[in-house]
Amino acid sequence: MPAEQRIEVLPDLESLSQRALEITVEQMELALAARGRFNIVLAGGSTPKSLYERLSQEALPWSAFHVFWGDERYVPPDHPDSNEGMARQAWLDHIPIPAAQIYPMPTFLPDPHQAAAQYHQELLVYFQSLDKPTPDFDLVLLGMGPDGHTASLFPHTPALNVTDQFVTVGEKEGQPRLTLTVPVINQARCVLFLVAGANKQAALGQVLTKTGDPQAYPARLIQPDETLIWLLDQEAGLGWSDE
Ligand SMILES: O=C1O[C@H](COP(=O)(O)O)[C@@H](O)[C@H](O)[C@H]1O
Repeated sequence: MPAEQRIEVLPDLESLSQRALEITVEQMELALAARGRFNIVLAGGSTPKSLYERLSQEALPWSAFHVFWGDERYVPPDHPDSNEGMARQAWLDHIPIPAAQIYPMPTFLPDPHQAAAQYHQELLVYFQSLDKPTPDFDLVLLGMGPDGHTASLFPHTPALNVTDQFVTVGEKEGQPRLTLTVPVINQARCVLFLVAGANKQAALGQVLTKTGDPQAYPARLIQPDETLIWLLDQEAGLGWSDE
C-alpha cells in the first residue's frame, strides 16, 4: 500500500500532459535536493508523447538526468514502434542530456532473453555505483493499455511473476518485449500513471476498485511503498476522483 496515493482527472490529454510535466519537475527537484541526480524511467506507447514534447521545451538541469526505459518492443530504435525512438524524437534529441546518461534497452542483441539479462546487469552496475543493491528510481512513468497491461506486463503472462530479475521478457501476440519487473517498479519513489481514452475505462474500473484479478489486470500489481499517482483524462477517468 503506497504511503501516498491519488487520482487526478484532467479534462483532456493536453492538460493531463501539462500536469505530468509539473509532477515530473516536482519529483526532479526532490531528487536533486536529496541526491543530486534524477533517475527517471520512461513509458512507451502513445500517451506520454505530449509530455515528452513539453519536456523538450523546458530549460531543466539536464546534466543531472539519468534516463531509463520501463519497457521496449523488440525493434531497432528507428522503427516506428520503438519506445526509445519515440522518446528521442519527441524529447531527448532536443536537449543536452549527456549521451552516456541515456540507457536504452539493448534491442540490438539477437536474443531478447540475453537483452533482458544485459539490461538487468546495466541497472545492477549503475545502482551499485550509487551504493544501492537494487534499483530505486526517483520517478517511473507508466501507461496502461485497454487490457490493463502496464509497461510490457501483459495479462496472464509469466513476466508478471518474475521477482529475481530487474528486467524480463514480456510478450504481446507472440512478439517479445523487454520490461522492468514488478518489484523494481514498486521500489521507485514515485510511480506516475498517464492514462487517456475511453477504451481504458473498463480496465481502470478493475484496477482502481481493487476488485480485479492482478493477473488479469497487471496494473493492479503496481503498489510502490511511497507515492502512486494516477493522471486520467476525462474520457478514461469518467467517475474517478479521490477528492
Ligand atoms: O504497449 C504499450 O502500451 C502501454 C500503454 O500505451 P498507450 O499507447 O495506451 O499509452 C505503455 O504503457 C507501454 O509502455 C507500451 O509499450
